[in-house]
Amino acid sequence: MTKVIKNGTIVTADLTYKADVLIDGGKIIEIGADLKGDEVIDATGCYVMPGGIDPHTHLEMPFMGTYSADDFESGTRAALAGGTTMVVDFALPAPGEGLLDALKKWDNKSTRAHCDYSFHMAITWWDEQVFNEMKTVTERGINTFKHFLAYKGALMVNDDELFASFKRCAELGAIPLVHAENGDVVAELSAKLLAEGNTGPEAHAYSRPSQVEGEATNRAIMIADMAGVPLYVVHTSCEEAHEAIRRAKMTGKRVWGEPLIQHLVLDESEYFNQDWDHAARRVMSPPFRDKKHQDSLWAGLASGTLSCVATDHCAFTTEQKRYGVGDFTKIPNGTGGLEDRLPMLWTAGVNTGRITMNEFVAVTSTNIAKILNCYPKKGAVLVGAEADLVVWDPEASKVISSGTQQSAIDYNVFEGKEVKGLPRYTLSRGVVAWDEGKIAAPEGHGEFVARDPGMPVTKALSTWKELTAPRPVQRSGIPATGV
Ligand SMILES: NC(=O)NCCC(=O)O
Ligand SMILES: [Zn+2]
Ligand SMILES: [Zn+2]
Repeated sequence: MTKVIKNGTIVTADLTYKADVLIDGGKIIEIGADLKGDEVIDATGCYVMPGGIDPHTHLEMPFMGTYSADDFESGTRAALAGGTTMVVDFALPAPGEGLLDALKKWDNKSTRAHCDYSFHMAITWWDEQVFNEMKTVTERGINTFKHFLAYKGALMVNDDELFASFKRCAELGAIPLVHAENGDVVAELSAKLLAEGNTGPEAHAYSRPSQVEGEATNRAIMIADMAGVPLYVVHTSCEEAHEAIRRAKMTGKRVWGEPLIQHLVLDESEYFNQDWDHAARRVMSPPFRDKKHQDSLWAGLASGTLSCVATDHCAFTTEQKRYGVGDFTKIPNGTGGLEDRLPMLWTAGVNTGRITMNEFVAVTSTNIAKILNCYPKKGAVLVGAEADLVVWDPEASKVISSGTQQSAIDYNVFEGKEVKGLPRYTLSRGVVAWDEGKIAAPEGHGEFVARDPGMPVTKALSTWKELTAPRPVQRSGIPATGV
């Protein structure tokens, strides 16, 4: 049975044009005028765009003594409701746990997904087993490995481990990701703040100034360069980190930065709210920053020095956040955003003229699919691509409210914000999965998206590094030793 999306305007990362889209067997089979299909999806007044890809989520993740509250069921429901058709979640081995054991857990959890998903693998410790299992992980279709430079005593890796893992990524043709905050400095600042009686959620922000992010971003970039591997920097939140990425790009290094929708639209004043719960609900790492940093991130998206917009969706209930009453270091770090990323970015970015519609598609979908190596299967409106599409109504609006959201938590960090621009339909491999306000794809509809290593950019960088590697100077004569 074929489906046709009629009367819409297609918006991709580089083109805007009127055409119908014909779908069969979960794929786009034709794009053109006056197409006919067994079922018609009306896109009058709407844009037809590639479904969003969120490259950074933590669903049902064990973290800080608890589990993030949205699992693959509620998390992917939230994704579809917001026009996102694929999430990339982090398989997270506990320190000492094998990568393949962690992967089994993520395989089990993800069977409940409503939309497609893929995994990054986290490197939380280092030895020969990890080194060996990284290869098996890439053979399973995971070509990205995440490293935490923060969370000392838990997930943090040291520079020697980072360098070893980056070199292994280079050998495997994989891309390392980094959470760039200096964990040693954060630990010391946190202890000092607590000792001085700074116990509230605002101290979380004091403990993680932008310098800790700028330093760690630059360090990770330089270590990646020495290891001969590209680098993807997650949740880039400040000018110092953006500056390091910009500088690296301008000197030919292959580095990508990923701002979060939260950092683009929410600022540090949230932490000074009189209500402890309000502030604690917004505790995440890196913390929200001031307008100067936000302007830098927006400029990065417009200029292309920053590449993707993610959510880092890692949602905790108010009850979970209260583990940290009296000690801000025990507030589980993380916020939600899966349902809100596209509407918020459209509202704050496209409707204001900060970015174009095509740039919107690039940073929410196409760039991500290209970097993670699943383009044009995902992230494209092209014949042969999977029909992961969003029919976007630029006139539809709503006020964000936890009362009507899909996420399992009891609040929303964007509560009360009005968004204009919403999905009318979200299609997942041709199935209408969000149908005018209702979830229509069943639990378990989502499939794993395998992503091979050896992308063109990793190959190009290896070639360049091999060509420019240090070599002994061939000398015609060598002086005798002095003895
Ligand atoms: N970002 C955050 O605060 N929580 C999720 C884990 C991480 O990405 O650091
Ligand atoms: Zn992180
Ligand atoms: Zn994260």
